[in-house]
Amino acid sequence: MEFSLNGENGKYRKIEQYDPETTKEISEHYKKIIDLVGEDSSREGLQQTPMRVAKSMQFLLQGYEQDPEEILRSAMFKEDYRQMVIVKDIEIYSMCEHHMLPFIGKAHIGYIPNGYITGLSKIARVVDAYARRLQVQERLTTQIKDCIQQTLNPLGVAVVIEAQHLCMQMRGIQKQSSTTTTSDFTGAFERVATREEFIRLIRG
Ligand SMILES: Nc1nc2c(ncn2[C@@H]2O[C@H](COP(=O)(O)OP(=O)(O)OP(=O)(O)O)[C@@H](O)[C@H]2O)c(=O)[nH]1
Ligand SMILES: [Zn+2]
Repeated sequence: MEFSLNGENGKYRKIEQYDPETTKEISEHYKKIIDLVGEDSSREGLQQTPMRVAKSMQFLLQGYEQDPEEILRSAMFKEDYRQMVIVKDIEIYSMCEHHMLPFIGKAHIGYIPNGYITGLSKIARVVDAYARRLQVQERLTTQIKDCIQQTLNPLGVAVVIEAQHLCMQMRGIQKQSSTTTTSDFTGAFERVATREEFIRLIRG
C-alpha cells in the first residue's frame, strides 16, 4: 500500500495504491454499517463514502505492512557517541483496539548508543509503524522500546507516550481533559539519575 503525489505536466495527481479486492470488501461492510445506523447509503452524499472510509482505514492501519526492525536497520551508522539521544514530541495517531477510535498524542524517545546510531527519522517511522495498528497505549509503548533495544542494542532505551483517547472523550465516560501517560525503560534508564535527566530534557 502506498500513498504518493506524482508530478505530471506541472500538475500534482494523487495516486493511491490499495489492493482493489480488499478495498471493495471493506467498503461493502461500511455500506452495510451506514444503512444499519439508519442512514441511506445510496443517497448522493454517501455514495462514495464506503470507498473513502475503506481507503482511510487502510491508511490508518497500514502498520501491519511495515517491519519496524527493518526500518531501523536500514539506517544504522557506526558512531562512537555514547550520550543520550532524544527525539521528543513525535505526533502519534493510533487506534484504540477496544473501540476503533483514535488516540492521539506525543511520543518521546531516548536512547544511549552502544557503537551504533540510527537515522533520527527512523525513530519516528518506528513509532508510526506500531501506532498505525489496533493498539492499547501500553503495548505501543513496549513494542517501540523492544524494537529499539533489540535492533540497535543500545545502552538503554526510554519511551514515554502521552495521549488522549477519543473513546474516553466522545463516548463512555466523556472526560475531555484526561491524558494517559505510559513509559518503559531499559538498561541505563533504569537508573534514577539517567531517567530523571531524560524526563527533565523532554519537559524542557
Ligand atoms: N489500558 C488501556 N485501556 C484502554 C485503552 N484504550 C481504551 N481503553 C479502555 O478499554 C476499556 C474497555 O472496557 P469495556 O468495559 O470492555 O468497554 P466499555 O463498556 O466500552 O467501557 P467504557 O469506555 O468505560 O464505556 C475501557 O475502560 C477503555 O477506557 C488503552 O490504550 N489502554
Ligand atoms: Zn477505546
